Amino acid sequence: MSGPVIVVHGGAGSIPDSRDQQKFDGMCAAIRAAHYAYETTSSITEACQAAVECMEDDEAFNAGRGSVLNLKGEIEMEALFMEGKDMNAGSVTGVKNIAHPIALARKVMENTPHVLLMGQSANDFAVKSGFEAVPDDYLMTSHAKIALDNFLKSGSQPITTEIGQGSVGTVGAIGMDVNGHMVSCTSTGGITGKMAGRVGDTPIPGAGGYCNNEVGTISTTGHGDSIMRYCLASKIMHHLENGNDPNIAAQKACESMSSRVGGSAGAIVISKDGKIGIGFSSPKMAWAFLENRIIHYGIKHGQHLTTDL
Ligand SMILES: NC(=O)C[C@H](N)C(=O)O
Repeated sequence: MSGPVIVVHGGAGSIPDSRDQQKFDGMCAAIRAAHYAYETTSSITEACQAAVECMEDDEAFNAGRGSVLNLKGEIEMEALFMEGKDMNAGSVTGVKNIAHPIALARKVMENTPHVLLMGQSANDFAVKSGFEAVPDDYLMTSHAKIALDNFLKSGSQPITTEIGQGSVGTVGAIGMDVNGHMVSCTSTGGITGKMAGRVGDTPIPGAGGYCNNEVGTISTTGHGDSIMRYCLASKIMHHLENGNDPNIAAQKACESMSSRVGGSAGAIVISKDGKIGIGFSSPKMAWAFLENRIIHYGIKHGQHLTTDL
């Protein structure tokens, strides 16, 4: 392999066509950030973190700034960082007032004996780790407020549909370096109208993501309560272990999840031989990857666009 493999997603669900271009722009920026980080550090860990941080800063996505609101009108964010050489993992849930939950998940992975820290304790750990607090005003966008208002008026259950604007858009980045070392990163605000304290799939290894150099790396998105019940990332790993092509592994697992437990989902995958897989049972999933200095991207089933790095 001549270079690293880097794939990102910007969320699965029902996304109005008017939002497509923002997602494309944000994902292409994330791929460029990852490429720059890799060129300057030769680290796939830095590259994937840079991609996710770029999307956490972009209010077109439901992660970091732009995160959706729970029933109390608050932001509670979640993230998972995982490395494939020893399946080390770090994650956070229910964190508030930080710009980059993915960076905090990495600190949990590298600097604690644990996998998952929650709520105020995760925020206390952020302070100890030198993270600056950011105000609610920075994280909370008008899109997220409109989405909660529309959700409350509709009286429906929290799902991954853009009710109004801003509900979909969990972000993920997966990568493999030239030595076959793999990383998986996922970050989200969850789903609009979730109960306060609800934990979704994103921070759970085997659901929101997984990474094992001997098999592959995965980041998922979609209806988290369904993804957890189905252990979506773990199912995709099984399909890879059974020799399935990563595209088939991702598509098959998302469709089986939808027919078995309901909800819809999407996943990005890299297998240990560097092949990329993209699959979703939702109407749309924003995805992008880099190959030979060309960015490939799309959001609808069957769509495949390209642009220069
Ligand atoms: N859009 C998403 O991917 C939402 C996320 N999986 C959750 O349910 O928390």
